[in-house]
Amino acid sequence: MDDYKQLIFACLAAGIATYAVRWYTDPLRAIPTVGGSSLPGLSWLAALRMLRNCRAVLEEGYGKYPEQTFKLPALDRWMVVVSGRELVEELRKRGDDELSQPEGAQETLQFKYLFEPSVFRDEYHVDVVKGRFTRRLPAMLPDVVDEVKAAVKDHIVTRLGDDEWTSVEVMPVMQNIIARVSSRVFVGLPLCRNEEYLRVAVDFTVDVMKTCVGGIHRRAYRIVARFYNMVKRDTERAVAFLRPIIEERQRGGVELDEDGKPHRQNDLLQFILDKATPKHEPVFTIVQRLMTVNFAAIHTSSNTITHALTRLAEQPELLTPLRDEIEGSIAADGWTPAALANMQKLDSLLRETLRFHGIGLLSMVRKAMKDLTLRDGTRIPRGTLVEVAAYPMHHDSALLERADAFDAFRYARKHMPAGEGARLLFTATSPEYVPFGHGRHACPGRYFASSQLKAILAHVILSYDIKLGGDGVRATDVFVAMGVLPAPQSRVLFRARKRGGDPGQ
Ligand code: HEM
Repeated sequence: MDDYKQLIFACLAAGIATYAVRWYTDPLRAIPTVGGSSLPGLSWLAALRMLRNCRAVLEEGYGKYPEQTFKLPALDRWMVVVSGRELVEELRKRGDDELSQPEGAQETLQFKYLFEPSVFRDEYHVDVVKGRFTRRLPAMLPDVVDEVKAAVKDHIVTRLGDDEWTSVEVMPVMQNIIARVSSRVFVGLPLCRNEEYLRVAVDFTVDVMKTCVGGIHRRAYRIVARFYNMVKRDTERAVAFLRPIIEERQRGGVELDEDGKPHRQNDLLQFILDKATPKHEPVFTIVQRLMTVNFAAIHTSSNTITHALTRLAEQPELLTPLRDEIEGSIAADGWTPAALANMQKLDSLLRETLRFHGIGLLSMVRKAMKDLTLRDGTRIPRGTLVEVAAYPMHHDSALLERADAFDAFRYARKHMPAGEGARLLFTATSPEYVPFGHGRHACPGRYFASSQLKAILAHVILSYDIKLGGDGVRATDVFVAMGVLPAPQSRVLFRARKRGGDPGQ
C-alpha cells in the first residue's frame, strides 16, 4: 500500500516539476503580462477578469507598453498583443509560414471544430471574393441600388405626409437590409427576397458569433461541437434553399427571375460553383463556403451601419451637408460608382465610424507556425496567437489629432497632396488604421462593403429625417469579450422627408 502511495506522490511530484520547468523556461514568461498575474493558477483569475473587462485591460497594456509587446490571459492560452507602426508592419510582412492569418482566424473562431475541414484546407472562396467578385462590383452596382431601395422601403415603414416619427430598432433592421442586399449579389433574385432564407443567413452569422465569444475552453469545443453544432445545423437549413439552385445550375439549366424571365447568373454563388463543380465538391461544402462569406459580410457591415446611423441620429446637423453632397453626386453621375466615389463626406463618416467604434478591440490575428523573434527582440513560441491592439491605437491622440472625439468629416476636411487623397478612404488600410486588417490578408470584401454601406446610407439620408428619441444621447457601445457592439435595442426615429427624397426613386 505504502509503495502504491509513494508511486502516486512520485508521479505527482514529477508532473509538478515538469510543469514548473516548462513554465519557467517558456519564452512567453519574458513578455510583460497585463490584467493580472502570470503565475500558474493565478492567470486563470486574470483570464476571468479579462472576460468581464477586456477593454480596460487592453488599454492598460497599451498605456504601459505602447509600440511594444505585452500579453493578455485567456482561459486556455496567452494572447500576445503588439502595437505601433513597426510591429504592425512586421505582422503584415511575415508570410503565412511564419505568422499565419488563416490559422489565426480559424483558431480564434474555433472554425476547425465547427466547419467541414475541406472548407479551410483550400480557402478558394476568399480568392473568389478578392478576384472575380470584386472585379464585377461596378457592374453589380445597379442591382445593389435596386435592392437597397426595395429593402429600405420594406423595413423602414413610415407614413408619408404627416409629421409623425417612427421608432425603429436599428440593429435587427440593418441586419435584414444588409443580408438582403448582400444576398442579391451573393445568390441573386428571387432567393435574396426569401425571408426564411434571409433568417438562416442572419442566424448563421449570429450563431458563429455566439460560439466564438462563448468563452469556452479550446479543448471543450472539440467535445461540445460533436453533439451541439449550431453552425452545422444552420448550414443544413441553408442547404434546403440552395440545393435545388446549385443542382439546377450544375445541370446547366436557366433560372428565372421574379418576372419569369431567364436571368444571367453573375453572383458569388456562381463564381464559387465554377471552382467547386470541377472538384466535385458536395453541396454541403459549397453552402458552407457561401455561408462563411455571409458571416464575414453581415455581422461586420450591420454593426458598422448601426454605429453610423446612431451617430447621425445623435448629430442631425450632419444630414444637410451630406444631403447636399449626395444630391450633387447623383445629379452629376446618377447612381454610379463615380457618384459613390464623389461622396467624400459619406466616406469620411464611414471611416470615422470604423476608427472610433470598429468591430473588435483587436485586429490582424496571426498564429505563429514556428518559433520566431520579433524585431523588438520578443521571442514568440510556435502556436502563439499574436494580434494588434486596434482599439487603443485608433483612440491614441499621439497618432491622430483629438482621437478621443468622434468627428464625422475629419477625413473629408484633410487636404492631401495631389494623388494621395486615396490614403484616407474608408477602404484604405495603414499600420494606424486596421479595422479591415492590413496587407495582403486585409479584408477582401471591403470594396463591396463600401459600395453597399454608401448606397444604403445615401438612400436613407435622402429619404428620411432621422433623430434620437429621449434625451437625444446615443447609448454607449457594449464590449463583449473582444467584440465591440452598438448598444442592443438602440432605436432611431425616422420620418419620411416631405420635400427632396431620393431623386432616383
Ligand atoms: C465593414 C465591414 C467589414 C469589416 C470591418 C471587415 C473586417 C475584416 C477583417 C478585420 C478581416 C481580417 C483581416 C486580417 O486578418 O488581416 C476580414 C477578413 C475577411 N473579410 Fe471582411 N470585413 C467587412 C466586410 C466584409 C464583406 C462585405 C465581405 C464579403 C463580401 C468580407 C469578406 C471577408 C473575407 C472572405 C475575409 C477573409 C480574408 C482572408 O482570409 O484572407 N468582409 N474582414
